[in-house]
Amino acid sequence: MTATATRVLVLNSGSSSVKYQLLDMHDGSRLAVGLVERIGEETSRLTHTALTGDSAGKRERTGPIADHEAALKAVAEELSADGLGLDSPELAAIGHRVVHGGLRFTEPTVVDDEVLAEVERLVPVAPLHNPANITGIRTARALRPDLPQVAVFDTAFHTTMPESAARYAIDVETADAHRIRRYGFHGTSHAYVSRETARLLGKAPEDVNVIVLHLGNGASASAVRGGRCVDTSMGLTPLEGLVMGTRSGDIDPAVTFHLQRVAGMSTDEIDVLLNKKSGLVGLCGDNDMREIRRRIDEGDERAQLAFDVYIHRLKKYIGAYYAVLGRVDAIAFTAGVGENAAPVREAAVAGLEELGLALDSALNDERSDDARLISAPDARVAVAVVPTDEELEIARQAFTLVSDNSLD
Ligand SMILES: Nc1ncnc2c1ncn2[C@@H]1O[C@H](COP(=O)(O)OP(=O)(O)O)[C@@H](O)[C@H]1O
Ligand SMILES: CC(=O)OP(=O)(O)O
Ligand SMILES: [Mg+2]
Repeated sequence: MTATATRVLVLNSGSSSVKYQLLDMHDGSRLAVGLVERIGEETSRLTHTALTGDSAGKRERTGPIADHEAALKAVAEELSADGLGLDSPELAAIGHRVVHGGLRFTEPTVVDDEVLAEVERLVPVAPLHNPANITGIRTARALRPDLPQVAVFDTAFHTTMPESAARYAIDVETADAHRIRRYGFHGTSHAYVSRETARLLGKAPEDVNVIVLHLGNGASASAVRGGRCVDTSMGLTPLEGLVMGTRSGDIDPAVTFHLQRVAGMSTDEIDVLLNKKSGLVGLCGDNDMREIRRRIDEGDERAQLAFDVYIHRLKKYIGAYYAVLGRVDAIAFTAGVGENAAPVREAAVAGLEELGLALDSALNDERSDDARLISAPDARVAVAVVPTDEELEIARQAFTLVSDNSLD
């Protein structure tokens, strides 16, 4: 790495989307951001925003983008058009969000063939995510074989969980033979948001206990004691826990035997049912909280039911993690729903005054992109909205790793 190489391109490849940011770690500024949506459909869309130079501004491309490889090539073209192409000598690394790192990857890791093989081995436990992450890494490596590709794992932050939280109460030999345990996901977000929450309170992360509610399309809760994760709602895979856009979250595992024995469904059919046809979409046909709120305002009962089930589960996790932590300093809402849906935040903490939780409804309704407190001034527990920034966190970790390596 040359001394002038201070830029990091971050790729967050999801099952049907790629979010990306080009950052300059010299000052943490963003040079370009974008999103490729609906990959594999006829109506794919690439939204690219250059934040610097003559071509600064937003551009959009629509039309079919067949797969993640095509998506990344389109992203590379957009960056080149701004003079920010992948051939730039200023690029120090490409950082990749990798969802499942198993127990092995507890730190950001420079990807080589052996690392890639291990990420591939974990595909069965992150079938919606790891394949896209792998394609992202392979495509980026083909475009810039000389650059370090750094994987930052969703599971890493959760590796501090005590055995009592990570272990499922099933036969120990079977669990160990198949590495079945709670891994947890969205860790980069939980780490970033819990730290930012401490900062908002004017305290050191070591002195603060936080419940983080990451409510995006995928959703998870975590209990963070003094900066370390002690429990989280996702498990072996990102299916467990909260009600999500298309995933069921917690169910009685016997539902799966029942569907096999009584409804004659195959394992793959049940997998699709629970991962893609459940959650909000299964309950009411929509997975977007904006649409659900709109339907509720029109008196739609299915949308109301979906909302109520979503909130009930969320409340249960707030209560559970309150008990796990014993003392809670703050609850932080983050990601698409957590940052934007005031009615979700209001309903999730309603009736929890005895736990020291109360919102200031004017603050809760205010729109802002900044981290902020929304609790009533006399409430014992702070309630915060903290925009997550997985890309910045991935860039920081990737840059730190390659900078340290270059000093060796
Ligand atoms: N203004 C808004 N009001 C309510 N919900 C919103 C709003 N904007 C986004 N969302 C919700 O956020 C979700 C996407 O969250 P995001 O964190 O971007 O998810 P992911 O990273 O999993 O794709 C959408 O599906 C939608 O439900
Ligand atoms: C792990 C996970 O659920 O990620 P996402 O929310 O991006 O789907
Ligand atoms: Mg997300």
